[in-house]
Amino acid sequence: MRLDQISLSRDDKQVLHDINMEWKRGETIALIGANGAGKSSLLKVLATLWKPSSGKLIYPDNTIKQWQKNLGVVFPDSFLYDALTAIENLEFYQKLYGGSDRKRLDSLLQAVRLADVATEKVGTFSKGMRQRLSIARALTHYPSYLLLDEPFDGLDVSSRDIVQNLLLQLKEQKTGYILVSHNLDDAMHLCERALLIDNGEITAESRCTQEAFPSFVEQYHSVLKENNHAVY
Ligand SMILES: Nc1ncnc2c1ncn2[C@@H]1O[C@H](COP(=O)(O)OP(=O)(O)OP(=O)(O)O)[C@@H](O)[C@H]1O
Repeated sequence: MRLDQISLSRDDKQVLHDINMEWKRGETIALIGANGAGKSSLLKVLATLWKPSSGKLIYPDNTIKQWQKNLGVVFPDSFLYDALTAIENLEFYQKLYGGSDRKRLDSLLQAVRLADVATEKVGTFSKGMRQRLSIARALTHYPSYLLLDEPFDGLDVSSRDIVQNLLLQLKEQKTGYILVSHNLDDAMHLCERALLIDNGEITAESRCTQEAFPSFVEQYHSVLKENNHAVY
């Protein structure tokens, strides 16, 4: 997937400015930036939920339909149905993509450690359980690309561990993802490359290696200082 000079305005405000980026199949990218920098907006453009005001999206197979089929999304509003059970939620989404592979759903529930509560209604689930189910939901159709908007937000240690391990497995299996996170350790350990977004522009990028990453972290900290955010 390639973005060529993408800009986006919402309510007369320019939210993204001339974004150029490439997301290779199987590549794992951390998207880092202060609050309001434009991370979620960029994910929404990639998810084809928001249409850019200018610029071009160049899809891997040249078709938007194929791109949408190949994409899984995990956004903070979890798109789960409280009145349905965990397995029913997954079945519902799998059907939307034309699939009916119960084995896949069972193995996803195992992977996110929800197999024991497969037949319980999602309305009774904790935030961590919902988040884990959202990730399973996003994977029902074997996407090659995954968008993850702060998937660790509000998770306790055990849910964090489960999600981290799942992402490491996906990375190994060459399922690419873009991970929005405020946690630089997550970026470093879970991603190959990091992009810094500031005021809607990509202002730095780095490999997530011990050698390269510290200078990226410094750049991020100076952005936070300029924006009067706490450095953490
Ligand atoms: N629907 C909208 N209408 C108008 N402005 C919006 C809309 N959504 C986002 N914005 C503005 O776009 C800018 C970028 O927001 P965005 O949510 O993409 O940032 P973010 O980096 O994901 O922030 P956070 O870390 O707080 O989630 C912000 O200034 C925000 O106020």
